[in-house]
Amino acid sequence: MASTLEALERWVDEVAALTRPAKVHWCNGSEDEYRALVEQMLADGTLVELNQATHPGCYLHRSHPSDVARVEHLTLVCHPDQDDTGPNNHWMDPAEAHAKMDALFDGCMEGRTMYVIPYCMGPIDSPLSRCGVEITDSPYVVANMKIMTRMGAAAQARIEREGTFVKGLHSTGELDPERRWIMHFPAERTIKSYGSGYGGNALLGKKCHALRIASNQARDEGWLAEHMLIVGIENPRGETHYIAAAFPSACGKTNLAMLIPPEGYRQDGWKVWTVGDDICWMRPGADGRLYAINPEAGFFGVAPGTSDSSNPNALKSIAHDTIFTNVAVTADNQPWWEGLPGTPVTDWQGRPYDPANGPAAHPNSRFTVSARQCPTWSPKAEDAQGVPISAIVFGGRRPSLLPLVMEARDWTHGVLMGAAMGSETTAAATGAVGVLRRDSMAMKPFAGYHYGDYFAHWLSFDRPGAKLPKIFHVNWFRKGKDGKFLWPGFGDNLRVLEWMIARVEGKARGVETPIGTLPAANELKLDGLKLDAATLAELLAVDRAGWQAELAAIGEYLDGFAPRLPAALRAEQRRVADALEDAAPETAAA
Ligand SMILES: Nc1nc2c(ncn2[C@@H]2O[C@H](COP(=O)(O)OP(=O)(O)OP(=O)(O)O)[C@@H](O)[C@H]2O)c(=O)[nH]1
Ligand SMILES: O=C([O-])CC(=O)C(=O)O
Ligand SMILES: [Mn+2]
Repeated sequence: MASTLEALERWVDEVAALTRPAKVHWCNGSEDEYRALVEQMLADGTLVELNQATHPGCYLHRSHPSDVARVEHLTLVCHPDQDDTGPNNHWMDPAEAHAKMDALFDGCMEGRTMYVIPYCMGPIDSPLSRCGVEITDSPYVVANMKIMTRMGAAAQARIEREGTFVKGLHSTGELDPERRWIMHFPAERTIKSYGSGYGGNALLGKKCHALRIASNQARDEGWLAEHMLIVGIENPRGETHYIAAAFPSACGKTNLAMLIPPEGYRQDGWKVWTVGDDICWMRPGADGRLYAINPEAGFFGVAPGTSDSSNPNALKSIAHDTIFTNVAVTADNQPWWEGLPGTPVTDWQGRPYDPANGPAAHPNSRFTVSARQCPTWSPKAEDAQGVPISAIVFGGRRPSLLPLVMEARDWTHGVLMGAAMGSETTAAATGAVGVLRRDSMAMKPFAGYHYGDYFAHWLSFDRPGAKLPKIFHVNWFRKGKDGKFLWPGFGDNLRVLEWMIARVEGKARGVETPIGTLPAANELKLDGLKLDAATLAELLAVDRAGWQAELAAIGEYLDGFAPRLPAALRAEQRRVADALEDAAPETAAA
């Protein structure tokens, strides 16, 4: 449609008139274009070449030390009506927000190149995919968008055909934390981001489009845009169940999506297929099941802790053609972070490594890599129809109370489990780390509208004809009195996923408790694990007094979303609280 191209060109002209770049470059997404950008960034120091013998095609980017994570206090959702934004987001009047941003963008690209990036979130031919155009003055952003999205000519052709796209405008500006804003205008399907070059703030296809704007599109169009990994679990009979799991930032999505089965499982023929590690878009199919796509084409993963023992698939993926951000470097110029063998000589800021300065790699240092480089990348990840979801999993970092796994009795109870999620904060956002906060569906920083409406949207999927996935809650992060994790986690999490699949297939009875169905102790396959009976009992115990306090806190938290809180959700919280009243003081599932 010529008119869409004209609208796009008109917008690009308007932005150029405001930002006044020396040049405008329309990205076609080719390898030659990527190479040229890399050469230019190597020449001006934006990228540093890593050891090309050990890590061909790998480069390091060091960001400004004040610009290493998402900035939630500077991230705004500007609905025309403040009420639509909800207490879960920061708000500014859209007219005021545009004026503030346009003043910052005024002349900000002088002497620089302005890049126009057409991109598609999701397989290029999928009806579930959605397109956008990001305008940026950062070649680092272009290179990352090339890896993380389907970027360039094909996306532009789809945009011209489809007639709509999300508009994203970005400039790194002066990297001044006082002049930094990430603003969203859901009603206009528009994003404006200024003053940060960091992933979640600057790669606008990711959190800004695929979660904050897309959650609004999803509500309007009847689907879900979620902060979830998607993983396929293939059993020895060759049947694959797909599971979508929402964990907050830096709480294990990439790890679960690339899980390596424990030895015994591998011998039996279990396989794991990676479909996505961060974002999931899903909608009901004709058969009533939910079908999911991963809108991304790459991984922007947490580096620290990634090792041959924790996540060998990630390590293999990033052996070549990877952009590293804020990692340390060894004497022979290999990328390094805490958790890898060897020693760093240069820290993430480029200083000689000195433990007195803290970790060598920034705790939120990241790798950007094409998903195709992952050894377990699922062929189904490119499927236009998406994959059918058998189970939805919620989970967070909870050092106490929350059991290893529990299953919701029905959809409404599952939505309550998601809404009630809590987790200790991590280095993925600026601010204190290790503080317990509610993070409903792992979407606290990403739900682009009022949480009360969002919960109602979730509940609305339970309708006649729906064949909804079962909902579970997991906690890999329970700690013992010695402060150590009780559960080994990582590959061994498959033992818990197997139980979920058995539940989905009607092959495990479980034990019903007031908080949900837990595995009977003999239903988890634990051979080859050093886990004593007492620890297992602790992982599966239901502490009634602790849960009564938790339910009261959940009720209070939910009330914060009144009057938009769905009555059904509050009633569900009361139902669980009442069930606890009637229960014995300690219900050990084991
Ligand atoms: N104890 C324990 N830690 C885990 C487990 N899985 C992941 N982690 C830790 O979680 C952190 C990072 O998790 P990732 O998988 O990279 O996080 P993510 O959820 O993909 O995060 P974002 O990309 O920020 O959305 C690291 O510190 C890991 O060591 C687990 O099963 N047990
Ligand atoms: O968006 C980012 O910068 C990285 C990420 O996945 C998150 O923080 O959840
Ligand atoms: Mn994330």
